[in-house]
Amino acid sequence: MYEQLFPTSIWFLAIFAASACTYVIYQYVFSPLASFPGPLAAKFTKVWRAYGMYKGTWHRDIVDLHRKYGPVVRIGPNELSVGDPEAFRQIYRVSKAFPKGASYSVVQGTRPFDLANERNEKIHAAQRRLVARPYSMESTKRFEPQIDVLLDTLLHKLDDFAKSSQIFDLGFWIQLYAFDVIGTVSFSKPFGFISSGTDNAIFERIQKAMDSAAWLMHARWFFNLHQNVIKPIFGNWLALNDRHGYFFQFSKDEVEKRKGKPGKDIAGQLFQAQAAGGQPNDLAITFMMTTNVFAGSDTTAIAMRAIFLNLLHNPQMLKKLRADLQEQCSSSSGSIVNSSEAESSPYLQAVIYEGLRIFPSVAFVLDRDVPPEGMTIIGKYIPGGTVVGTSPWVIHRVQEIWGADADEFRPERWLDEERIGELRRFFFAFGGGTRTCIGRRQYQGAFTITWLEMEKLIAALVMRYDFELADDANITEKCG
Ligand code: HEM
Repeated sequence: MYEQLFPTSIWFLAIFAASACTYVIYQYVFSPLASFPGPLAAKFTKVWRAYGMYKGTWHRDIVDLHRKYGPVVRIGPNELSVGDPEAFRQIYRVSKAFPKGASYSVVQGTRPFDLANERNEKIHAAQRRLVARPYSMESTKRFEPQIDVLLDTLLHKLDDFAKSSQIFDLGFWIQLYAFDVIGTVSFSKPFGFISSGTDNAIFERIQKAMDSAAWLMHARWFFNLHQNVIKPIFGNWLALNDRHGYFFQFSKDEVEKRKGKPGKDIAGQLFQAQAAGGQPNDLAITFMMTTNVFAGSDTTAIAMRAIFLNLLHNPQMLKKLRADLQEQCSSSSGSIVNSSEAESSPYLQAVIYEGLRIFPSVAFVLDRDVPPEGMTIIGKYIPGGTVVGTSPWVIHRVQEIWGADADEFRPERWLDEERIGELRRFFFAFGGGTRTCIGRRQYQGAFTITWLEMEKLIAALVMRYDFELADDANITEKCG
């Protein structure tokens, strides 16, 4: 009888409208996250966050949102961005770590060995134990002579620009250097980018893959639809697939060429471990090398470019850095400063920390799942299963930690002996807890790959050249 009154389509519409209203009322009024402020659309749909990432301005937008809404912002129906220092320390603690959120599974795809994106903490811990040694401080020291060779080649190239006072894109050459360093430490073989002066369009490829990962991490349903339906019929439309396609193949070729040859590079050391104990297998080594190329080159290049840009905007700091380097690095021959001298320049160390604080290379919110027992943030209970996380851009600009000048590039803040311990606790450029970057800075004079390559490059360039920003310099910021 009801069907006679209204056609079936009207019934469908009515049921859809009632369900939508119930969902909206639930999210707005009854959800455990209802009391947290945030943009209206974010309360109802994950599309808001995916679009926010797609735009490429997330790094600035998320800071503005915290300035508008306060220390905790609702950025999805079940997701909170956290800028509260206490909650931050709980989320990224080392013991009983919060596991990575579901957004990482998009980047992991079907890879059984993916250190950066593995969500299971036990599997991650076992995999990290297998591969950690070649990334340690002791191993990294062995790479220094090879990095010196690369630096020497770079300086010869840049000398040509300097001699003719030619305007050039320093950022581009920094990228070439960062990629060649990864080739050298991974396979004892630079990719030849510095010597050829070209990247074979690989930067653009990585950037497109990163851009696409950034929004797809929050549109899993679309990613799965693409992988299972669209791709088999119409072919690949997503640049993210380059991570498992082009970059995996790139690394596989290098790993195959590398196998069976002696050498203390990372691949070589992993093969040695394999010979001794059967693990990691060839596939795991290839996955690790893909991560090196994908996660280790662009990140370091962004950091070094940001440091130079800030120095160029602050010529008095550039001058101070040069003076400090000249004093501390007197025994290094020519411009290539050895790492122990670079480590002893307090101002150089402060400049690097500050560059990574003010412009962290990784800008997205590092999602973690709240464990089943829940947690409390600013006095409010958050149930297990909620996704919480912090972006380095947010925690690095909290005035309660960094002071009223948190938005300014001021390396001197890292020279304050009384405050340095506290500042380092909130230094999040390399992530935190059990999932800190494997190529990161360690404390008390120890360094790993990324710090070594940065301090050597910055010291060499600052000691050898005078720089200034070109009048028509085209500086763009895009975050992926
Ligand atoms: C300035 C340079 C770098 C920055 C800013 C950086 C940043 C980060 C951040 C923020 C994370 C944690 C991501 C998360 O929790 O989701 C991470 C993890 C990681 N990074 Fe880096 N990274 C840098 C250089 C490198 C280099 C040079 C390598 C390799 C040679 C590398 C390899 C990795 C790996 C394998 C992980 C995953 C670690 C794990 O979960 O156990 N990164 N990095």
